[in-house]
Amino acid sequence: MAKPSRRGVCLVISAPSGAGKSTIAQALREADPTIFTSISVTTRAPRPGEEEGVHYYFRDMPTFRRMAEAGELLEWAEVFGRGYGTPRAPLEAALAAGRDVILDIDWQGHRLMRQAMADDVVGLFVLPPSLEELEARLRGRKTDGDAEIASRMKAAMGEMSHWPEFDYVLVNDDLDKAVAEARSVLVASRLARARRKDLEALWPVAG
Ligand SMILES: Nc1nc2c(ncn2[C@@H]2O[C@H](COP(=O)(O)OP(=O)(O)O)[C@@H](O)[C@H]2O)c(=O)[nH]1
Ligand SMILES: Nc1ncnc2c1ncn2[C@@H]1O[C@H](COP(=O)(O)OP(=O)(O)O)[C@@H](O)[C@H]1O
Repeated sequence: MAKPSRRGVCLVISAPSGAGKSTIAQALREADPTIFTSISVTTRAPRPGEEEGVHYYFRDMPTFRRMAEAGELLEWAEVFGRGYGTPRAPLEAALAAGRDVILDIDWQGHRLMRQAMADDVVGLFVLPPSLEELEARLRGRKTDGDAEIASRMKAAMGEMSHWPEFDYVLVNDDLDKAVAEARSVLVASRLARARRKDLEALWPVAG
């Protein structure tokens, strides 16, 4: 296969549960099907409608631990008492093939990804317009019971306090605007000078 002209961008999107990161990521992928979605491994149970290998790879804790110990996960973290991790091989292959990758992971995963692949990672944090709206979205999604929603709301302030660690931050009030902003982040990241090594062979570079 011909060498791609540039390496892909690894866009890490984090947000408190319910702020809309999966919805935004989905809209970016629909607009550009060449984007590769990293599918995480989790020890949590599938929600109704979630499919193995589409939303997550659902594994039991011993299997998850074995994968982490074998180095098959680029990063992994415990969120809401469950294991979540990013499979290494598909993500590395996609970036090397010049495909941009979107990761929907938490702030701990963002930190670890920065350590693992500093040159590739761009961090985008999604804030909700208010705590009331965050709770309304969690309820409106109808995927979690009262106890699960309470646990996510309790974790939300802690999760949100990490927004300054990210390169870009947006408030997901109007969804179309938020998607347009996230798309701008991806496009700007693709064009960033540091990522255009391919142009050095074509155009002069001042010494
Ligand atoms: N570090 C890390 N976090 C993940 C990964 N996959 C999902 N998460 C995070 O785990 C949290 C819970 O995800 P999920 O159970 O799907 O709930 P949701 O965010 O409410 O849809 C979210 O903050 C995700 O971003 C992963 O591979 N690594
Ligand atoms: N800008 C928005 N305005 C209103 N509802 C939204 C907006 N963005 C997302 N939602 C809805 O809020 C709920 C939570 O969004 P989701 O993408 O699942 O959040 P996350 O992946 O961050 O947990 C979903 O029902 C989604 O349709």
